[in-house]
Amino acid sequence: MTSSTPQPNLFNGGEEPKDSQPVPETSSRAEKRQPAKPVASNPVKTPETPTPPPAPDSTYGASSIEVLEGLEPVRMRPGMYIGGTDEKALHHLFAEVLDNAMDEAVANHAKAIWVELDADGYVSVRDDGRGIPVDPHPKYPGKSALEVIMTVLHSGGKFSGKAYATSGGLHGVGASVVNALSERLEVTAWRDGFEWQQNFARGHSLGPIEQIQPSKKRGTKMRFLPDVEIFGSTAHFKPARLYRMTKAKAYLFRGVQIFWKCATSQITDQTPPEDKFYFPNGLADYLAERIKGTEALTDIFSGRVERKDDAGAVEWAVVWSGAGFDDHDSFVQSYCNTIPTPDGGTHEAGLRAALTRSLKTYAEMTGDKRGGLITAEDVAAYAGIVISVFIRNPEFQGQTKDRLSSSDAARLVERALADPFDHWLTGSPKQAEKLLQYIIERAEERLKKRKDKEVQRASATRKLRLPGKLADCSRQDAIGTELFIVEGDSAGGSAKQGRNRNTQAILPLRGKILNVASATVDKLRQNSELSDLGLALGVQPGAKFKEEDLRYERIIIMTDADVDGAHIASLLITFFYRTMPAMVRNGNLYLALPPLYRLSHGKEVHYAKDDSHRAEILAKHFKGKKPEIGRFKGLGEMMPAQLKETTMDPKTRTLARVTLPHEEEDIEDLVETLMGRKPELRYRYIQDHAEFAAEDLDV
Ligand SMILES: Nc1ncnc2c1ncn2[C@@H]1O[C@H](COP(=O)(O)OP(=O)(O)OP(=O)(O)O)[C@@H](O)[C@H]1O
Repeated sequence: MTSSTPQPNLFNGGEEPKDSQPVPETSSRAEKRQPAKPVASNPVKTPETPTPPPAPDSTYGASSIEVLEGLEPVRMRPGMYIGGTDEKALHHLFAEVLDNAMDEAVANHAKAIWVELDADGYVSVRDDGRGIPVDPHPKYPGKSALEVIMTVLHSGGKFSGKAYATSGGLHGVGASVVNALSERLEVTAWRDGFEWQQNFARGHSLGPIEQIQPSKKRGTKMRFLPDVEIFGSTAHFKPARLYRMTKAKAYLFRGVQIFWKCATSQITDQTPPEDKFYFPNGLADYLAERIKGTEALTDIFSGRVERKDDAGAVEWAVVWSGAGFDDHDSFVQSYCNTIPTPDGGTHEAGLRAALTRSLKTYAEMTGDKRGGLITAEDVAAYAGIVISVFIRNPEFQGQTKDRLSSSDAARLVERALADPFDHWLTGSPKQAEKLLQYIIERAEERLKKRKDKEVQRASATRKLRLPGKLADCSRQDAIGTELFIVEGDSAGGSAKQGRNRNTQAILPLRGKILNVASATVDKLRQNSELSDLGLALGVQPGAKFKEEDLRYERIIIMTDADVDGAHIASLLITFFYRTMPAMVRNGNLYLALPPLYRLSHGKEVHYAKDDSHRAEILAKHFKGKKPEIGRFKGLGEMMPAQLKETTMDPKTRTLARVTLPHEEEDIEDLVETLMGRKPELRYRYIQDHAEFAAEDLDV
């Protein structure tokens, strides 16, 4: 599960606070409530006495309010900082350290980086940049700047843009988070004519910074071993994964050479023990290697534009293939300040817009009227795209920076690509013509499919018996339509009012559905909630699911952002996985991501999806202010307009797509373990994976 999927609120163990219990009356209170006068034989009804206020809870006072000091919060809640404690999170530690070295390179202070995985499991990253400052920090007497960087959250040189222009680092927490989550971490800095060293364990320094020896070298080295207490005793760095991450970085900045070394005892696969990465043609080199062996329809269109006004830089490489790449029809890889953004964002949108506009203009120029049919979807359908932007003050979603949200990135990319792509098209008319015809064919194919579906859905709708609870959408064609499966009737009511009637249908579910993984076939057949669900999706009772029957393009599970909601969502995912796996495999199933908090101050309102997002918003939008913070108890509590804005409207919401890992046997085992009938399997799994059990579902 991605870090953005609905998760229990970790701060209170996922539990809503219990309502206070009525307090038993004490005798003295009971006495006071006696009527003052003797009761008359025909008593007049006196107004009801209000329930006494709950007695003060003497155990809940100032002493119950804990303040986590230093790096303690990171060790208590690692998920907030690195998205979990699984293998991905473990390797994220390495990414944080490598990103710091890359930032030195991108700022033109370092030319080389050395990455080493040692025999004892430590990984080290060294650069020949300026070296972390070691002089005493003015705000923390007795501590070097290096120690402050390593032990104080939100300390760093990347806030003002003076020491770094376009950096991947933003929040000033990466190095201290790695330190907090490492059993041991050693920092060496070479600067001011000396070699300096300071060592740490689990976020604490093991002694003051030491001047080791005079040295003419420059740079920084961080060597660390992730903490078994956090990641478990079997967790360790995977050479192939580190190698891939390291190599990918080198493509992103042509001004850097990266040297790779790995102790042979660590190598369990094809990873080479030594390598050097240097790619003078940057992303074009990467794309050429990535598509080696596939039949390309066009040459690679690549380039780099640096804005003179210091507003940033863009580098890209795009190629179209007639037959798709490996097992994918298309792919997009995007980066901002060398940080991968797997969930895309504004830079990707800007690129698609630029390519589409130029192709349409080219079609117009050559008199091809069908150019009007082309959409960004057709342009990207059989393309391999790599895009990297360098901008000041980028805005991401979350500390793991998976999606770029800066709107200036879209403008920057769109402007940067417009002229070069126009020139590329007019520069080789034969190739441009081939590409244009190919993309127009894709557009026509898309429209034909849409028509076919329109007919199918119209006739299917006429024949189908639909469940009474379903508020269907009015569009006949399945393309562009969505079914929201909503927890509870009251949330269903808000959703009905907040939806777009044309494209969004609502099906409210009452409570938890039957657990498909442990129910008998007979029980399944008799279950009306499940057969309603099947009917709404287009599956006739007793019939097997066929992909073309699907009545909506997206099926969106919308449950409360709490433990119960997560449970209902997992039951539904299991149901879909078991009864219509093709639908899940095709990527039609999504999770809505309702916010957990509303933060407001005057007219400024922001919504946060979880605690880390809340902390981010507080730091970014409400510095020095005291906003009102409300926690939504459930979807039903939201006003229809709020639900629309935060969770349903495609322009403003975020959805998480449910995906399946490649090895189907793994997921079959996992479903059986988590949802099946044997509690002992589940118990063992939970013991092994603690609170992040759901992550392996790769949702
Ligand atoms: N290899 C390095 N060379 C020079 N300075 C460094 C290096 N690594 C870290 N620093 C300094 O330490 C500061 C803190 O680093 P840290 O990784 O904690 O945060 P960040 O990179 O500023 O932001 P983020 O938390 O988003 O990664 C950096 O801003 C930089 O000033």
